[in-house]
Amino acid sequence: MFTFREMFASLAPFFNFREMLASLAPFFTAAVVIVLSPFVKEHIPSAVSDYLVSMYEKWVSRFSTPQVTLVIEEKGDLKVRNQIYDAARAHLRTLITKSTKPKRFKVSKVGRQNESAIDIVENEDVIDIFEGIRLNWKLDGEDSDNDSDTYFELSFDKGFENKVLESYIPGIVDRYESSQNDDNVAVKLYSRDGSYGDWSHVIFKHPFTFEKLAMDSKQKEMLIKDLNRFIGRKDLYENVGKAWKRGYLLYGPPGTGKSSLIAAMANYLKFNIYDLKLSGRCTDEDLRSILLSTTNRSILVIEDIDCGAELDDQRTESDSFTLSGLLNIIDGLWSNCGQERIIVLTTYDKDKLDPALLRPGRMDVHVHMSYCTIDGFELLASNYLQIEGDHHLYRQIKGLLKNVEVTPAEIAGELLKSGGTDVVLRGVVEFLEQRELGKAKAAELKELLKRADIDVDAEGIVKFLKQKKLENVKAAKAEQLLNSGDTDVDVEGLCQNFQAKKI
Ligand SMILES: Nc1ncnc2c1ncn2[C@@H]1O[C@H](COP(=O)(O)OP(=O)(O)OP(=O)(O)O)[C@@H](O)[C@H]1O
Repeated sequence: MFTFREMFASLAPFFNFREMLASLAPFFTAAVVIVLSPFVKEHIPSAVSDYLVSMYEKWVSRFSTPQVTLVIEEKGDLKVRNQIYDAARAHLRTLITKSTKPKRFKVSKVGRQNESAIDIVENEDVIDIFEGIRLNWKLDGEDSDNDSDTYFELSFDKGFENKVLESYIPGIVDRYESSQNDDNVAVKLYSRDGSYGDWSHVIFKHPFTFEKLAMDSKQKEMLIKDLNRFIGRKDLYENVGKAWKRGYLLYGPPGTGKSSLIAAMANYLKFNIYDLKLSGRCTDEDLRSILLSTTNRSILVIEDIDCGAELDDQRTESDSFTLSGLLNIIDGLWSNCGQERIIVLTTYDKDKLDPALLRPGRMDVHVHMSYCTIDGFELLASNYLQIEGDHHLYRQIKGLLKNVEVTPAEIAGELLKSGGTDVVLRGVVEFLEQRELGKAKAAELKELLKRADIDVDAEGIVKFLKQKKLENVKAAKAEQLLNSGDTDVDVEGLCQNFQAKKI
């Protein structure tokens, strides 16, 4: 014969007692509502109804364990992204994709993505079970105008705080971090809207690799070795107490492949790119939070560093960022947050930069991106036209390349034109010949200006354009235009103009 207790114990695995009680709760609630309804209240003494209510509350509290709720904000007090929030979001996406779906969830598919993506929605409970602990996640504040109001609430039974804080959450964060470092994970390109905007990202699909990059082969080899040494030196950086970061300065005219080199570095290392456009509205404070909101294993890129804003320390910190603010980002205290960080600055003319910025420890490696060399041309021709070995037009092209300055971007533009290999290469010859002609014309212009006793040369013209507050890059393009054979320069008119300006 079974006792009642034994019978109950044998049935226990099949019933969740608390759930059973939870399902009975509506009946008890109904009982209390009846007791408290005005009609019943009129007919039973208040002492009796109070007693029934307190009994009900006691009964309910016997079976319900107090809950603890953790709040995980998207952005903390420093207004920078909270990694636990990002990790939690990724965990919940995987959870609802792989296991039971909540009652409401989002589904979307963008562009050429192979599969549709599932995501959680606001105010919807998502249940996770970890080592028998029931964890209730809820997203809130996503519809708010202020994105620092978005947060997760994670509720669970009191008493499991340590387990959740010491095992569950760290596990989620670890999985998130290693998924970000996974070789198969696509590289992301982050950019920001305005100085206060948040980083938003797209999948970086730039197929550039070092093999495709036309640059001095020794320099390329040195760079790859340097990157390998950098990522393999975690212990060394730790032992000597240095931040695990490295700065690269890429300098050279527009179109010589600075952006392409950054793409090759990111694809090689599988590091995300943070593309920072510095504007005068960005303050030192902004720079600090920008740095804090980037993740490990990333490349922070500041292109055309000489054009973003006049860098000097005369400006006050509240106006816009200062040189010392930037130096702080690069090697000051703030740069010690995080690991495996690369900073890349690009410029047209490195002589324009403050020497303080170029010091080793700040910009550790300086890479000169030059005009197209003969080797560079051969590599581009092999990339674009799949020419292996020699071609009968190469001799002529190589001869012309020795005399003129053309960027790899210009050669790439020619090689992309339609037609068979011979037609395209003949196009390259014509292009280079025109450039050679342009060079002669520019020399002639210089000579005429000199003869007209105008103390200005080609560089002087560029200087004039700069005085007119044209940006450096634009001025470089103007210089290129003046040098190009396509420019039909009215030399006399130009002379008169300069005389009038008394340059
Ligand atoms: N060194 C190079 N090797 C191979 N392709 C190159 C190289 N330089 C330029 N290109 C080609 O020209 C295009 C433009 O070059 P890229 O934007 O990398 O130059 P850049 O120096 O960064 O120019 P800018 O300073 O104007 O941004 C590239 O997409 C690539 O196709």
